[in-house]
Amino acid sequence: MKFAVIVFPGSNCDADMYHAISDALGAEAEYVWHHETSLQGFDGILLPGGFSHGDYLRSGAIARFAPIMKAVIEAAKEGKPVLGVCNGFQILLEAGLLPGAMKRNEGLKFICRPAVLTVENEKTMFTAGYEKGQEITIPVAHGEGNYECDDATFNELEKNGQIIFRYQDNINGSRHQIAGIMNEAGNVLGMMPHPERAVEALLGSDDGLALFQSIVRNWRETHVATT
Ligand SMILES: NC(=O)CC[C@H](N)C(=O)O
Repeated sequence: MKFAVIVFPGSNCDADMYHAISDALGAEAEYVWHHETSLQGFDGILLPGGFSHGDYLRSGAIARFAPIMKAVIEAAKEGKPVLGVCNGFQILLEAGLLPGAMKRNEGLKFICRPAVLTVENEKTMFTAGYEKGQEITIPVAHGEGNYECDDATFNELEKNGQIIFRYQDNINGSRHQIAGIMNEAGNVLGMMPHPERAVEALLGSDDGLALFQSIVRNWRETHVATT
């Protein structure tokens, strides 16, 4: 399985994502610059964290117009796994691949620390390696992670099992402590915490590794014929 790590001007977690995929997970990864227009040959798409275009206007608001985003939307429509972490999540929201929006953190401070998350839905291609209700420790690092959506959207997310991760403590003011959501089709996940920074014990936690392993396992089950 081959992953694309999309790089925007201002991305700063692209190398962490690349390391998580190629060294911790042992899969193939390649950087793809935002000016590219094709994602042919890639099986999974990763939008890493950072400050694309300096977070000007709103985080992700400029990046979503990057030439590569047409290909990201196309890949999402084709059912390929698309994971947006932190700024990647913000870009997915701005691109309309996920519902809702991000506000500045309650308290208006940048938060950078490990956070305990609860796995709300383990029946997805991203979370099959976890158990329902499992508590995992994944670092957060954001200033604009206060997830907001209207009542109708929230009810839909809840009803369809699209809320994937919740913060144990409401660290940033997010509606119902939402830390990560998925699209209805189940192949696009956005999350503010950084699983790529929690893939080996040396980093303080390896709780993020199962997320990447789940994606690969699902891909193998659906794409690799067994005899
Ligand atoms: N680590 C990141 O991706 C930072 C996300 C974003 N630019 C924010 O501060 O909200």
